[in-house]
Order: sequence, then structure tokens, then C-alpha cells
Amino acid sequence: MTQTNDPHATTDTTPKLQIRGLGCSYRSRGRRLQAVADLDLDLGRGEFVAVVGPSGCGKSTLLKVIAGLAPRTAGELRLDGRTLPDGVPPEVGMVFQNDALLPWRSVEENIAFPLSVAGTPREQREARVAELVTLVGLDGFGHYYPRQLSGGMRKRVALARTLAYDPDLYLMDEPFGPLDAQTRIRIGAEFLSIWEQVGKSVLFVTHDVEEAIALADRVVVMTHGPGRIHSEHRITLPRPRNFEEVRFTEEFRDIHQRIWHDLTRAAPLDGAAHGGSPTR
Ligand SMILES: Nc1ncnc2c1ncn2[C@@H]1O[C@H](COP(=O)(O)OP(=O)(O)OP(=O)(O)O)[C@@H](O)[C@H]1O
Repeated sequence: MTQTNDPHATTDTTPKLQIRGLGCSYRSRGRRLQAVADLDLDLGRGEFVAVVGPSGCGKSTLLKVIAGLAPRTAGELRLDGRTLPDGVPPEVGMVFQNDALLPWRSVEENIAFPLSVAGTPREQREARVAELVTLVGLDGFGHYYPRQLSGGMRKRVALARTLAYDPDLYLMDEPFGPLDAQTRIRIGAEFLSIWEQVGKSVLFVTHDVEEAIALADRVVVMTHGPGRIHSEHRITLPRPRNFEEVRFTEEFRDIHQRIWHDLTRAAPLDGAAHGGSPTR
């Protein structure tokens, strides 16, 4: 470790993201709803953390608060050891369940969008877009428009666009959510192999426990709302992983069982897992 006078200087052991005492409440129909409360979590450099939890427990809210898209009503966020001010941090890229592509722009133009905004010179931009189109398996579809693509293809475009933006921290909210099971497995496998090459820090929300285990270094289980961390599970399955085959190993089954067990404890006893706790 190098000696330095900068109190915020990062080292390899400084977590990419530190979340301390995080709270978020929404105002809805004259009442306050506490969606996330007192949540602590660290995300290491190049670490992939998946977040699972009962419906409505505040998973999406957690990502939105980090991305500056929902109000942070308590707590602190640190990125590379530096306190994040309120607002949208440029180092953070979010992939939503809804792929949010620009319908009037082609695949290539959608992927190029963050590069254009960043002022990347045209030649460099075109080369990077061509690379990304190949990386996500869309060769030959560069001139198509979103409406001409399947749901899985649109997800790949959204993923390529995030890769073009190349944020330090990926926030992914059910990015394969509405896809059918087969496409979900295919795109999950592609995403896993891409991530294993780029090695960025990822916070990934999913309802699918198997998907969480197959992808992540760590799976955290949230309690029902107001959401906080209930438990954490380190996933020691060797990498590179085969996204599909890894599910058939005994180790995978054991982890799966432990997480399910925690999930049933994290949900309210009456099963009414709609999250949030209304307060005046
Ligand atoms: N903009 C908003 N205004 C008011 N309440 C909101 C808003 N967004 C979310 N909520 C409430 O906050 C709580 C947490 O919602 P959130 O979407 O974060 O949960 P989630 O765990 O991602 O849910 P799911 O798994 O069903 O997608 C819920 O009770 C939800 O109704």
C-alpha cells in the first residue's frame, strides 16, 4: 500500500461501494412509506453481488437511491471511498427491467448514444459500436430498429449500450426480467461470459434465486419492507462458470436450499409480501 496524505485515496481493498444506514421513504397518498431502512452493504472492486428478497421489499428502490433516481432520506453512500452527493453519479450505469431503448434510433445508434454524449470521435465510436454489436451477438442487426427485434435482442442492445457507457459500477434491475425461460438462460450465459471478461462491480437485483447464484460472488437476501439486509451468502462456485450447467452441481443445490430457507424467513409470516411500512 502506498503512503499518501489524501484521506480519500483508494487502495485495492477500499470497497467500490459502501452503503451505510441507507434509508428511503416515499410520500404516497398523504402518507410516508418507508421502503428501505438502515441498510448496510459493501460491494468490492470487481465483485458481483446479487440481491434477492420478497416482492416489494425495496430492491429496486435500493438501486434507484444509489443511481440518484429515488430520494435518499437517511444514510451515506461512498464510491471508491468518496462520499456521493445527492443526484445522479456519472460513474454509475443502470440497466432497467424495461430496456428503455430509443425507438427512433437503430441498434447501432442506440449503442452509440452514450459515446456521442461523451463526445467520442466518430471513428473511435464506430469501431467500439461494431465491437459491442459482435460481443452481444447482434452481428447483422446493427441497422434494425428496436420494434424489429425480439425481447431478448432488445435486452442485448440495452446491455451493449451500458457496456458502451462503461460505468465503474453497474446497477442492474431484473435486466432479463420479462424474457421467456430459454432466452433468459441464453442471455444470462452471454452476460456472464462478458462480465467475466470486463470484471466490473455489479449490483444485480433479481427474483430468480438460481440466476443470482449462477452469476454472483455473493447473494444478499433482503427482509420484507422496509428492506434491510437479512443475510449474505458467499458463492464459491469456481469461475469461469457455465451459467446453465452449474445448476446441476451439489454445491449449487446446497446454496440454493440455504437461500430459500432465508427467503422464507425474510418474508412476513402471513405471506403478505407487499413490502413497505406506512408511517405518518
Ligand atoms: N415512486 C414511489 N412512490 C411511492 N411508493 C413507492 C414508489 N416506488 C416504490 N414504492 C413502494 O416502495 C416499496 C418498495 O418498492 P420496490 O419497487 O423498491 O420493491 P421491490 O423489492 O423492487 O419489488 P418487486 O420485487 O416487486 O419488484 C413498495 O411498497 C412500493 O409500493
